[in-house]
Amino acid sequence: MQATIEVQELRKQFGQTVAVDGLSFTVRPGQVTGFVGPNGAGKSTTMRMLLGLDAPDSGQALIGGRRYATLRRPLTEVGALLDAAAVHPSRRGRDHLLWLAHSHGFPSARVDELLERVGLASAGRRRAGSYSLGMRQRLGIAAALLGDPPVLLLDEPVNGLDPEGIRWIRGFLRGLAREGRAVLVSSHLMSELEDSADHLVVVGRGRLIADTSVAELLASASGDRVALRTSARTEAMGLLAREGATVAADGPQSLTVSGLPTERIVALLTAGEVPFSEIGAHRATLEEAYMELTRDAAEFRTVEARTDTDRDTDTANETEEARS
Ligand SMILES: Nc1ncnc2c1ncn2[C@@H]1O[C@H](COP(=O)(O)OP(=O)(O)OP(=O)(O)O)[C@@H](O)[C@H]1O
Repeated sequence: MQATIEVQELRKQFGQTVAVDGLSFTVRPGQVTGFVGPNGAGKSTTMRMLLGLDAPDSGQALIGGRRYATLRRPLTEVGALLDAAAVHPSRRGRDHLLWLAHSHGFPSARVDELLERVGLASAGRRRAGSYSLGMRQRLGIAAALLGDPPVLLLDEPVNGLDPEGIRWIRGFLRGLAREGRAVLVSSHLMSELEDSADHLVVVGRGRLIADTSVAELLASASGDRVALRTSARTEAMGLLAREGATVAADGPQSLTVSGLPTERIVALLTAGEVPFSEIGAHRATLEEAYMELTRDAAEFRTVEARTDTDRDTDTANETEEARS
């Protein structure tokens, strides 16, 4: 089987809500692909359609070129973590996996091997009800890996993890991709995918906003900007702006400058006797790149995400209308 996930012109509506709206993308083997978008963007619905749990209104959701319902041995073809809480609390972690393993003819040794691999070897005989969210995520990942599938779908696996858990899962996901698997990981926070995703599929309101490698996204967001530190921020901003640069203050002593090369900035500040240090090419963070990417996508903004400025403007407009 090819280790791929293909979504083609996928659409799903619940009543008046269009959850997925003509979405197309491909997840390739050997990579961690981040599936990013705010709450309600349609990520879980897309994953559910890939796993045959929701039926598309139109379009296709394929694992290794086939619909889930037609897979002969699903656990050996795709592993999924949709809801880490979906484990019976009185069942021991190891028993939960044994039940799943035996129902598919996998040996008990496979369960112990996986408990070891996800760091639950010593907790396997404890009841799942006593597990932290992080431990349940690990148990869910072990369940997804039981059949050694080439394709993995993980819905918000970082959610609720502590910093140690986040570090663990990032390394673990990279390891799964290095083994040649296609790994699709959803998150509503771009920062959660920092250091683990190679590729990103960004969605908003059920539609595709970007399908890009992380490296390309960061390079385009970093642009030709230069970052520097200065104890004379106002003077530096005025001087560089007069020379045609666009200058943004990132902090009390840090500026990001675009429109002028580093050498010219150094020459101008030196000639103007404006103190500065730590000057160099600006490297955008994934979060900055994400903000830039979604800035112009008006339909991407949710009602909750509206700023106070919007509300103030609306109120001002309403007051104006009331007056006239
Ligand atoms: N079974 C359902 N019935 C009605 N509406 C639904 C159903 N499932 C999802 N929706 C709606 O579809 C939209 C997309 O939801 P979905 O859960 O796929 O988004 P998401 O990107 O996974 O968000 P989250 O991070 O909150 O899970 C939302 O408006 C949601 O309320």
